[in-house]
Amino acid sequence: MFDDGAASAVDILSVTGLQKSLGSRSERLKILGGIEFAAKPGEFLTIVGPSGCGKTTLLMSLAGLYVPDEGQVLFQGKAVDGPPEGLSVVFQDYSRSLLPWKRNIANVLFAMRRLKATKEEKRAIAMEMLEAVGLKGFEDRYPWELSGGMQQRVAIARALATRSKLLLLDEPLAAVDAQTRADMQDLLLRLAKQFNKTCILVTHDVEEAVYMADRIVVLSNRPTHVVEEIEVPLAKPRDHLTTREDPEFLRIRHEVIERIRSFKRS
Ligand SMILES: Nc1ncnc2c1ncn2[C@@H]1O[C@H](COP(=O)(O)OP(=O)(O)OP(=O)(O)O)[C@@H](O)[C@H]1O
Repeated sequence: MFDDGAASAVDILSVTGLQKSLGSRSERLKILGGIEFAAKPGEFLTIVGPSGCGKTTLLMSLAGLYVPDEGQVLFQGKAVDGPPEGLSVVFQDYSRSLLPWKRNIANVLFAMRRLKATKEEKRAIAMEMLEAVGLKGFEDRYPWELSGGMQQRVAIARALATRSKLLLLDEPLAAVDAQTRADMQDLLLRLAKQFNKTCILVTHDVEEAVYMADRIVVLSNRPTHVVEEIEVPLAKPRDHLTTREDPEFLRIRHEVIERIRSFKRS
């Protein structure tokens, strides 16, 4: 599968001609209209687009949770035809993705059940990941005993613990308050670097998209396609004061907002 061009040998994920319609047989709605993009190992991509354009549908298709009508997704050189190993999804709604009857460590361990390691090794990894997200001491609590931001950190620890190379993040910070959100943006960037993860983050928030990204993928209205890919050459680590005041940050933010606005008018 690695011999179809140099690009796929270096891309951890590549998407070509991806089309997807949803709805009933009599009322099919074309959502994805031929998506093309790729992600390199270690890259942090953000995906933005007009409301309802199909961002979640795209992420679900990348995760192998939707079967494409046309085109394909290659993950580590292999066509995705179901949820692949080595890829994890973090959803917006942490309260529905964590199992409330399991303690936090058990939630993390549950996601690791397919890993080839001893019980002790798995427990050590789970503890390391909970510590990495700042939840040392909370491993034996239940998710519902934690704040929203803390619950989402359990979900992130769980995604990290599976040793996935690629994290798909669907608006993971949309439900947390503004201060927690800023802290968690920094946490995600730090973890992505520390554990060498490739990340694809869907967000409604253009400032978040610019702050987090190495590259921004801008989608059009439905049926959606990629209209622009914008490199974000801002220095790392990013900082909520200096990065957000950087003229380059403001220029890119302006460009993305203008792009998305143009779709609202069309
Ligand atoms: N299972 C489904 N059946 C029919 N239509 C669907 C289904 N799921 C989503 N849609 C429609 O497809 C479109 C794209 O939905 P999707 O959630 O992928 O967009 P989005 O860009 O993530 O939305 P938002 O900006 O609100 O987060 C929407 O108009 C939605 O109503």
